[in-house]
Amino acid sequence: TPTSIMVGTGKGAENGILIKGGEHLEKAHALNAIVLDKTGTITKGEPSLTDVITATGEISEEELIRLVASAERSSEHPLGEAIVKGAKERNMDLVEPQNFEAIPGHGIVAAIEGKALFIGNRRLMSSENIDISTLEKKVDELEGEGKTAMLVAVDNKAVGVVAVADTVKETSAEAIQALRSMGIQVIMITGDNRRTAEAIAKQVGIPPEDVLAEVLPQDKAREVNRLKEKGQVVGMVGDGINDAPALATADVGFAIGTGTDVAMEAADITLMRGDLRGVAASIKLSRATMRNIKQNLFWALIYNTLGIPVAALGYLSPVLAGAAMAFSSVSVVTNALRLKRFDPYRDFRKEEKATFRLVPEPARRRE
Ligand SMILES: Nc1ncnc2c1ncn2[C@@H]1O[C@H](COP(=O)(O)OP(=O)(O)OP(=O)(O)O)[C@@H](O)[C@H]1O
Ligand SMILES: [Cu+]
Repeated sequence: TPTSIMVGTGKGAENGILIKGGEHLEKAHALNAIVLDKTGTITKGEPSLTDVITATGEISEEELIRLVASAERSSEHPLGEAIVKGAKERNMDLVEPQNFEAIPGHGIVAAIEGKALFIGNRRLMSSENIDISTLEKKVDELEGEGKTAMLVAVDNKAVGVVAVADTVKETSAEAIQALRSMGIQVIMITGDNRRTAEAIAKQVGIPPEDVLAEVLPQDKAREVNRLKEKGQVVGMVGDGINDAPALATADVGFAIGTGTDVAMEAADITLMRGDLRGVAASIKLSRATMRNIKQNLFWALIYNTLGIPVAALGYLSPVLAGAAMAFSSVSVVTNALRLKRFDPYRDFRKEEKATFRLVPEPARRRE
């Protein structure tokens, strides 16, 4: 019934849920697994530099920040931006790297003042055969706090660690709780290391077994596919360029409206409010729409099953038959219009009244 879909899609738009086509609204009711990107989706995606640790005697803290931030100047990664911002706040003079290369899912390599710099995760250090044993304990500790710790090596020697922290969105925990209570499995996916990922997951109520960590950017789509192959109907929620293939692979892709244009193009539904409650609201709207369609089918069936025998027995005058048919379509439309009163955010509003929080926040765009 196109009327119900039309009303449902309009209802979505009214609530900041932009649906690219009726079929996506239809499909969303069946979702039973939702994969959430960590950075920028569960968290705010505004990381800041929190810790600078030097291996004893190797280098001063100032020099470490200066070198690392100079290298990260060429990086477009949010982690790099956070480090540069942190250095600027400390009034450091940065230099231009002579050479720069980003290694997706690992970190960066740069040449600065004749020194070779490697900045990144354990995987990067081990692929370069750099011994990190003196710093490992510190890294574990930072990760346990939910921070992203990046190891720094100068000329193949580990000299320090810089850590960056991001905070979870205020609405993430309640949205994830709502999804779980709707019978949907909620999974976190991230390129970040397992310890950090689990610490963040814990803050929003996702158990460790539902955390997919250390997933390379190009492998996110494959993880979504793997769930689909297990028979799950999978939704993917993301904000970044590297989420785009996974968004396209999922049965329904949701883009965070404050994220990148690339993610929005790849997604089926864009959440203008920029938070995860929109995912639960979308699925509720989809379920209400499908219910509405079934009701319409039911009424159409009733009219027909009553009408046909009556007509066959010759009791149905043409006038009456016409009237019944008209009434049947009117009742379908009226029922579809009932959907107009549906509020996909109702349950969240209830809770908000209790906590005096204002809703909805207008979406803020990030470039
Ligand atoms: N510019 C960079 N500087 C230092 N380390 C980096 C940089 N880019 C990536 N890394 C390292 O590689 C890891 C994986 O990066 P990736 O971009 O795949 O995921 P992420 O941004 O950490 O998380 P998410 O997948 O949630 O967005 C990072 O956690 C970090 O340790
Ligand atoms: Cu992200």
